[in-house]
Amino acid sequence: MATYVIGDIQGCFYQLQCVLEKVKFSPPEDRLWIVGDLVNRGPSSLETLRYIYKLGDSCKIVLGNHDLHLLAIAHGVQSHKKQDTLSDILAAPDRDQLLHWLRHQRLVYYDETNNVAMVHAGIPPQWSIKKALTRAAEVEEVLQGEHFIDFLSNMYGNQPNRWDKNLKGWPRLRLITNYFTRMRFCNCFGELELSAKGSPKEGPKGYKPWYLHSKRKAKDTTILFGHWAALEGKTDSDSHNVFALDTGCVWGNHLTLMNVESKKTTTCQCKTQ
Ligand SMILES: Nc1ncnc2c1ncn2[C@@H]1O[C@H](COP(=O)(O)OP(=O)(O)OP(=O)(O)OP(=O)(O)OC[C@H]2O[C@@H](n3cnc4c(N)ncnc43)[C@H](O)[C@@H]2O)[C@@H](O)[C@H]1O
Repeated sequence: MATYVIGDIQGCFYQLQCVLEKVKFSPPEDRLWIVGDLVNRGPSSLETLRYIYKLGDSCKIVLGNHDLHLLAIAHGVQSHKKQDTLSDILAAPDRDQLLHWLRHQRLVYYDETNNVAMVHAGIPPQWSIKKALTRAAEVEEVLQGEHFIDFLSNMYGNQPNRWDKNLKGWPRLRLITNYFTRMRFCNCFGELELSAKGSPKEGPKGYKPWYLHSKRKAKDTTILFGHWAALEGKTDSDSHNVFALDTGCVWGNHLTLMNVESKKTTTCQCKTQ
């Protein structure tokens, strides 16, 4: 039995199948973890979502910003953007089943046996894994509850950008969501800078990639994350327990899968079909 983790698929179903064939992925013996952004921008979001849904207990996923965006569009609180490729899901006969399942997924997954956490964007430097799981659960509870459409309509925006434990209501849930699904750069207090999307070298003054802050580095949990295509899968540091898995498949680069136990990576270099 092997456990594999895969970077942002974003509807690149052909490459997903290619990389799984390369490692002879065989559920239910093998497990697949996915760092979020299952859908959008790529050509085959519906096939991707259906395939992952059918994997059932063989698969663990965390939600990414594009997955939340799909939920927001599907429930009428956001409009389709020019680059979105979500129409096939929205028109599918099984859309309600797929979207219900998606809405019940986590923001952070933690495998206690191996001390490995998976999150789409990152975990802010000031939070332990225990605290991150508690905060993620606050959002998950609302997303899975009867007021989830109110949550989706209040989720968008870049403020507040700094944690304060006294934050309440939608601003609190918005910031937690932004940490786990959109963060790239922050300062040592966990203050977010959400506009920069390039490489760490091009980062805004006073901010660093979230995983390079000393408070984060001092923690020993392995963290698997996606979201940041410009990293090209490299964290360029001594942060040996942090693995960047988004290698920009949807931007014409490749899809990366990693064996969680051996850390061996396998890629699909095929171009988007
Ligand atoms: N709370 C909330 N508030 C606001 N919005 C929310 C939200 N929750 C969900 N959303 C939604 O989030 C979605 C994304 O927003 P955007 O922020 O518009 O999307 P994006 O730039 O494409 O970011 P993405 O997440 O795809 O990141 P990536 O690193 O792949 O790509 C980033 C950039 O890197 C570039 N890039 C890719 N590979 C690169 C490389 N090797 N080198 C340099 N740059 C590269 C790409 O060209 C691209 O421009 C929107 O649909 C929005 O609605």
